[in-house]
Amino acid sequence: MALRNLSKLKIHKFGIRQFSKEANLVSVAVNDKTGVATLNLQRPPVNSLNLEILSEISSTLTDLEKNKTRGLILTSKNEGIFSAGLDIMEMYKPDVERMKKFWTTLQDTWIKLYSCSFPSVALINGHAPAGGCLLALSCEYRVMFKNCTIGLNETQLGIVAPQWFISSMRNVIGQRQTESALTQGRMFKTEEALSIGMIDEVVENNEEGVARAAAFLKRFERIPPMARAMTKKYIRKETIENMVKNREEDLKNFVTYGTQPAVQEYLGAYLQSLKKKSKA
Ligand SMILES: CC/C=C\C/C=C\C/C=C\C/C=C/C(=O)SCCNC(=O)CCNC(=O)[C@H](O)C(C)(C)COP(=O)(O)OP(=O)(O)OC[C@H]1O[C@@H](n2cnc3c(N)ncnc32)[C@H](O)[C@@H]1OP(=O)(O)O
Repeated sequence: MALRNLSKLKIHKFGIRQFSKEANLVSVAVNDKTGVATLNLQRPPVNSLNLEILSEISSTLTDLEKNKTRGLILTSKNEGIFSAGLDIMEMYKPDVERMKKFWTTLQDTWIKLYSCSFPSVALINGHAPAGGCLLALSCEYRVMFKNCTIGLNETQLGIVAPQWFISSMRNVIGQRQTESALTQGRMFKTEEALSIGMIDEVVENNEEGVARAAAFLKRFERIPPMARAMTKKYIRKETIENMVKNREEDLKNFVTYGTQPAVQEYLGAYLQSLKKKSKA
């Protein structure tokens, strides 16, 4: 595995353009043999998704697409936490201009990940609430560590998961399970997530996780990439088009609803409860 600076390095090997990238909040390592890129989230302490990390994920996905990566493993450098979801500080007492940029960048990131032409696996090596779960659901396959939790818990925070969050889950576990999970804001333990098909495999450790993720990506070795990518595009088309068509309205809703005093109160109380927990 090579960890290099994308802007400095672009080489051809085994007929695949190889590249990798070092940055602050994400890092990318490309396996020279397979052309598979591993994108690590590395924003301590909990990989919460603020504007800056989302910008880096988004630009990395653009680079991977340009460089014709053969597959993506999305994971966390911080074992124990895949991602704590959206950074609540981006929504609590927000600066509205930044809040808009934050949401637009989240939309861009989701569009790129959900529609990427290469196969994608989330190696969920820790908890994955809300926005963390969204990233995992956007991949094509999910491998998860034991003793972790995953789910869209928005209603527990007094907020509402947007339509495209909901569709991302519905497309994986179906309407009935999604309705039940989201109205409760339910977080699923690993084994529960496996039983409803939210994840595909359970692993003991990182080594096994990487091996299982690689095994999934290997399934496409002999499938012509163009045929694969077009098929994925057709299958995901409606979900993506719905989001793109409504993205202005979605942004407006986020700002209008998110700045309401009652929502701010919920978010403030939730933040306090997180902080109390970490001090206990
Ligand atoms: C505004 C809404 C308006 C409109 C609606 C329209 C659209 C919907 C909008 C948004 C959808 C929202 C999506 C989201 O992703 S919201 C975020 C949901 N995330 C969570 O609920 C996770 C909360 N965190 C946890 O459960 C735990 O932290 C976790 C299990 C991830 C890790 O536990 P651990 O014990 O290891 O760490 P902690 O001690 O809890 O945390 C350390 C530190 O980090 C802070 N923290 C945790 N999560 C977040 C977060 N998501 N954002 C910001 N900060 C976070 C935590 O407070 C601790 O801080 P400190 O005490 O200062 O050390």
